Order: sequence, then C-alpha cells, then structure tokens
Amino acid sequence: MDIQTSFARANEVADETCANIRTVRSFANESRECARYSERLNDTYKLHIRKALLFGSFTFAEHAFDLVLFVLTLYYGGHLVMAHKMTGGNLVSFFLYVNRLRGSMEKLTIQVYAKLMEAVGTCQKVIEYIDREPEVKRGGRLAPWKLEGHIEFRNVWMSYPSRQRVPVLKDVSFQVSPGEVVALVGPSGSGKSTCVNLLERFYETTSGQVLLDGNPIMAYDHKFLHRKVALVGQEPVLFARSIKDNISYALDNCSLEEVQRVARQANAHEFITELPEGYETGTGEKGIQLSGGQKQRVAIARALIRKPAVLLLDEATSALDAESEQLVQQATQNLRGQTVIVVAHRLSTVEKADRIIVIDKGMVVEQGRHDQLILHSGSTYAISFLTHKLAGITK
Ligand SMILES: Nc1ncnc2c1ncn2[C@@H]1O[C@H](COP(=O)(O)OP(=O)(O)OP(=O)(O)O)[C@@H](O)[C@H]1O
Repeated sequence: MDIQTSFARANEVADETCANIRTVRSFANESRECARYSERLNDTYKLHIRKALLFGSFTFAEHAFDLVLFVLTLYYGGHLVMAHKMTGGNLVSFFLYVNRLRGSMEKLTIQVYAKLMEAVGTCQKVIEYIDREPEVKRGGRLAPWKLEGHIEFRNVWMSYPSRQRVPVLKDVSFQVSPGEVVALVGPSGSGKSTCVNLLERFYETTSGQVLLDGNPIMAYDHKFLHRKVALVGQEPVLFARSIKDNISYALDNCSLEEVQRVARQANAHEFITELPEGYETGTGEKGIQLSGGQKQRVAIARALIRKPAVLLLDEATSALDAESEQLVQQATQNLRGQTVIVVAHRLSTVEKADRIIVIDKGMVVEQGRHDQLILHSGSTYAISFLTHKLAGITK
C-alpha cells in the first residue's frame, strides 16, 4: 500500500511536468523537475529496499527453520531405523511426503498469500476512489421543457472547501432577467468567477440560494443543466481531436451544417476553412495548435451549439492581438437572445452590457448601466473607471 502511494506521488510530478512542459521549458526548470521526480522515486526505491530486506529475512528464517527441521527429522529417523523400529524405505517415503507437503505450503504462503496482499494494497486505492462520494451532489431531476433563463442569487455566502474559514461571497443578492446581458466587474479576486462557478454547479453555497427560473440550481438534472447553461471559460480547454468534434463535444449526431452555422456565429468559420483540413483539422492537446483568439472562438461555437438559455462568459484577461480581440468581441455581441453573464475585463464589453454588477471583496456594491454608474459621483465604479484602477475594465 505504501509503495503504491509513493509511486502515485512520483507519477503526480511526472504528470504535472509533462502537462506543463512549455512553462517548465520557458523557466529552464527541467533539471529541478527531474530532481523533484528523482526525489519522489527515491522514496519508492527506499520502500522497495525495505520490502526486499523483509522478504530476504523471511526467506532466510524459513530456510534455516527448514534445515533445522530436516536435520532433526533425519537424526530421529536414523535413530529409529538403527533401533529397528522403522524401515529405511519408510523413512525415505516420509521424507518424500514431507517435501511435497512443504512445497505446497510454501506456494500457498509465499506465492499466493504475498501476491494476494499486494493485490489487496492496490485494490484498496482503486476502491477508495470508487467509493468516494462527490461533495457536490448530482441527484437533481428537474428538466422542464422550457427554460426562460431567469437567474437569482439570494443571500449567497460561499467559502471554498480548501479554505472554509474564508468567505469569498458575502451575502450576495442579485437577479438577471431572461435575455439580459449582465457584466460582472470588480477587482481581481473579488469573487466574479466564483459566481460563475456556482452557476455551473462546480461548488455549493455555504448558505443562501442560487435559483434558475425560481428553482434551486441543485434541483436540475445534471445533463439538462449543462446543456442549458453553457460556459466559455477564461482559458478554454480544447481536446486533442478535430475542430468539428470539439465544437460538437458531448453531443450526438451533430451535422456539419449545424457546426458551421455556430462557427459562423462565433466568427470562427473563416479561419477554420483556411486551415488545411478545414473542420477536420486537429487542435492538438489542449488546443495547442490554435491561437488564443481562435481557441476562444471555437469555445464560443461549442457553447452556442447547445442553444443554451444562459451563457456564461469569463472574458480572457490575457492580451489577444487586436484583430483576434475584435473578432472575439464581435462573436460575443452576436449572442443576443439568451441570458448572458459575462465576467468582464474590457471596457467595450462593460459599456455594451444591459446592466453592470460591481463586486468588491465578495459583496455586490453597485448595479446599473455604464452611463448611470459613471455619473454617480462617489460610486466605486465611477472612481475606479476614472482612475483606471478597476482591474480589467480599463482596456
Ligand atoms: N478553488 C479555490 N480554492 C480556494 N480559494 C479559491 C479558489 N478559487 C478562487 N479562490 C479564491 O476566491 C477568491 C475569489 O476568486 P475569483 O476567482 O472568484 O475572483 P475573480 O474576481 O474572478 O478574480 P479575477 O478577475 O482575477 O479572475 C480569491 O481570493 C481566490 O483566491
């Protein structure tokens, strides 16, 4: 069991390093990562040595005991033969039987039992994973035929499980009407993405409720919810398959026409058709073969194909080149018809939103349209806007 755990710990380092090889390279940190891996493997090596020593000692003791038993039996048997209480043939037969019995016992103990214990150790880990209860339950069954897209945060308090004592959202309440485009703005770390995480049901609230069309979000069926509430993350992850398969991800029987329709809406069609294999072009692991802006547009198409009632956009904070940024912006402006919540980092997005919700230190401090908030002297939004300090919205 200890060996399996230490081996798993060593593999964690290898996995992490290989998955982030570009970062490792760009910091020229290959040798340190190698050293970290060797260090962890060294723990496994020490455990293997301990196991070998124990096994060696056990085998030595077993053979020594065998030898002593053999000598004693020979001595006593010889004595009985000399005293004519036993024939030589019987003594030899006795030895042959004992040998056979010993061989079988040895197989049973050393080979079967040891292997069984090894398997139990490995299985324990697998069973531990199988038996793990997810903290966020997926038992909801609600799947109405129509979803309007009305969202309400009602007195929501939330702490992440790893930092339960630190509330990230503090009594957050706001509503978003169906079809409304709302921009969440606020300084870095104020809790904007956490609101999105709650709508995606990645975490549960500590208290208060997140309601969708008046029903707690936890009451909805897992598949239904994620079809109706689509997310385009800050750094969207694509899979190592064709662009078409990435756009139609997790959907069955999507026609190429449908994929092309949403790609056009997401401003992605043009660049895709210019690729050597068009929609069949592979994107590489995590979409590495596409640029940041292209990845985002494919991710927008992936969200749109589900015809969601609610679209969650976490705008990229990283700088895209001007053309990509404009194309992504245009794509997001095409998204009328559904409720849109956008974690906004650009002034152009904020200005076009129907309403702006300003979050600061986990609390909603202001709400309103850009032109209303900007005129409100003393408002956090106006001050931050004017002094260009509000994270992200200064672009
Ligand atoms: N998985 C997590 N576990 C623990 N704490 C977290 C986790 N994710 C975020 N936090 C903390 O929660 C707070 C709010 O983070 P959040 O990502 O919601 O901020 P944000 O307003 O979206 O920031 P940004 O604009 O920089 O993306 C931060 O203090 C952050 O450190």
